[in-house]
Amino acid sequence: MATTRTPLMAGNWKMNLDHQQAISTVQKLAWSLKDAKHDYSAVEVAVLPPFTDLRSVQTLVDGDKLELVYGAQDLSRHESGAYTGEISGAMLAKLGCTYVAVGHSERREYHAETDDLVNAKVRTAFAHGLTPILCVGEGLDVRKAGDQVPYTLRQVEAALADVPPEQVAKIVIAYEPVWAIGTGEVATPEDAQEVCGAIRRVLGELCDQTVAEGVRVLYGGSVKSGNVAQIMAQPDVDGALVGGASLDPEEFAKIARYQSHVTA
Ligand SMILES: O=C(CO)COP(=O)(O)O
Repeated sequence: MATTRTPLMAGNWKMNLDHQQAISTVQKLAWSLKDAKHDYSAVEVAVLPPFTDLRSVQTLVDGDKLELVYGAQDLSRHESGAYTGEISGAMLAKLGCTYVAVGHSERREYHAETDDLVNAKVRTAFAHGLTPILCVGEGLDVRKAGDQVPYTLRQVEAALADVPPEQVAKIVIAYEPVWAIGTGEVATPEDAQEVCGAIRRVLGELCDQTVAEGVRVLYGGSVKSGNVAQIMAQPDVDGALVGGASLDPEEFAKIARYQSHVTA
């Protein structure tokens, strides 16, 4: 029986756009999608702005009854208290966040996030009703050694330790090979499929086939409107986590409407 997974296009703004720029970017994105009569139930569209933009985005989305959803780029593993500079899952839930990225390679690399911390953050996100977008993927050395599949699967297994199957069923996993992030060097559709397919297989082993078939696995790394359709044509790729190209609302709207490139 074929499982239908609603594709997700998520824009990770990283440390770009202040709250005023966030408002105009989300407005332009929503207008572009409205002009194109975008069906949000066919392709879900999300933005992950910096923390300081979230309240403005929430007000705009609520006020204009926009169908796009939003989330944060990180959260604290802690509930509350003396953790200067941290943002809790409860705070994000209160701001209406649907998603939170966890374990992005830039957090792993520049903020020394370990697999244990990523696992704790995944569990904290679920505890607050947020959907983690768990980011995994290998660096160039690992890719050159041909170890991308076992390396990435180890990250997935570590991040999902002690996460019950009913929560795993709701997670989104983004395969982002580090060598393809912000470099213009996009993985080939076959590269993306190899690892995304392996992630789905390991979900079947960790949980069961139904869970594995339902989880959305995204690809991320230099996705643009010109390459998204080929990547989305792969059977185990259910969307994209888009960095640079998501800062341009028209371009991101085109990415979300990748099917119109296929059928046009
Ligand atoms: O890191 C990414 C999304 O999380 C990918 O970034 P780019 O699309 O800029 O390569």
